Amino acid sequence: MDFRENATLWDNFHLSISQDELYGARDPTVNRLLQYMTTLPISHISQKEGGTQIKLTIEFIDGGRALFKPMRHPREQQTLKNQFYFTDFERHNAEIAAFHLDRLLGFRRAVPTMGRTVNITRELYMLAKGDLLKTFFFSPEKNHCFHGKCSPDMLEGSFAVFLPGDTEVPRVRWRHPWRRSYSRRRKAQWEEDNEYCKSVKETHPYSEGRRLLDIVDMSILDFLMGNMDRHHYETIKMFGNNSAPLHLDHGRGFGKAFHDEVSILAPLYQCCVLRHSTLASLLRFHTGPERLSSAMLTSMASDPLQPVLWPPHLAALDRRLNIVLQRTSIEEQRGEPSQVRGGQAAAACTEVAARPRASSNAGFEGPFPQRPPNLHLCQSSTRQGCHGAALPRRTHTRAATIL
Ligand SMILES: Nc1ncnc2c1ncn2[C@@H]1O[C@H](COP(=O)(O)OP(=O)(O)OP(=O)(O)O)[C@@H](O)[C@H]1O
Ligand SMILES: [Mn+2]
Repeated sequence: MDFRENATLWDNFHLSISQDELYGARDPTVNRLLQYMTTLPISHISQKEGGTQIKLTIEFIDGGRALFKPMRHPREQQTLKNQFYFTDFERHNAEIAAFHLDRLLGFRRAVPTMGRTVNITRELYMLAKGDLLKTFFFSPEKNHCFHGKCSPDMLEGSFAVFLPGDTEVPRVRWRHPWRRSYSRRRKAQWEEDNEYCKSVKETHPYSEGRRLLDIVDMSILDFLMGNMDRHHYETIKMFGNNSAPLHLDHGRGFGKAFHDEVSILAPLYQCCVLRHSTLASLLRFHTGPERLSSAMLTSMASDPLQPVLWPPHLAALDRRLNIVLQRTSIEEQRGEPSQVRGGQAAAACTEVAARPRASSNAGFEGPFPQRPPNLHLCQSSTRQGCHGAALPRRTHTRAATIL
């Protein structure tokens, strides 16, 4: 393989990053880069500071870089019942699956990520220096160990293509408005206040432009994979406030395959807004012919660590997609809103024709295969927004908007 020829793939990826997305829908660079990374020799490794779990910055022989998160647990290991979302272990396969899910939903805001097996001795230990070197030890069998995993076993990990350096292309870090409390006792305001979105909508940068719709998109992505760990998000500074947030850090997704954490959808059911192109993607997987689970399987089939997901997580995707549509009530008019688990009432909806608005949709206009004759949009018979009340059929107080 000629590394000089391929070296431009890294540049191509960086050059493709725009205000609206990290890469284009039809850009072949991402797949090529992922394929290329599967065998590319590693030349340097160092520990990446920050965060709670071990991650390495990987440098390849052509100068390309990736963020490596090692496998900690087998795929089928579920989040423990008494584990809080913020103490849950991270999963390398969740990082890989999240990239594919984000891409299939048409967001293209997650960093291209693939899985690869590395040889602990040859590809990590031999390249480690300083403090990182001290984290290696020998097992009684005289095998090299790295964070609990010992060679000669190979170590699986996720490799996420590096974004441009933070000094050349600075990013802005934002506190997520629907951040959880990260306390074992306290609840966040949004969990108790049905009017919460009203104040968010009045606050910069959610009061104008695309950002609130992006937060709703992110909540749908997170709900589908069960990720409750969205405390902050980042944007690229030079693109300004009307740019797409990056979908980073999905290590805590795909933890519980048999529980659907509907509260992750709070931005959707409390604000009652949804981007038209997102709705189109969801409907496409809902009406078929291909379900989300099967599209995910196909997309992830080329990953060296396939099968990336434990099958119950695939089934969960289809089940949760229906739940998202029920929350938006796109599916069909139902008399009663279904109850959200945990006693919270769901968003209720009424019939409104969809009016796609190009302006707020710029750059994310997906194909809309078959516009449903009537979209049932989220609304409430109380004055509490879409959230919090059991509603009679066809009330018309406030219709949430598909933008
Ligand atoms: N592909 C990437 N390229 C460059 N920087 C990245 C990339 N992915 C993540 N980062 C940076 O590294 C930081 C840590 O990554 P990440 O959040 O995935 O790790 P973490 O251990 O889960 O952190 P935390 O415990 O803070 O949630 C991120 O805030 C981000 O700024
Ligand atoms: Mn994290």
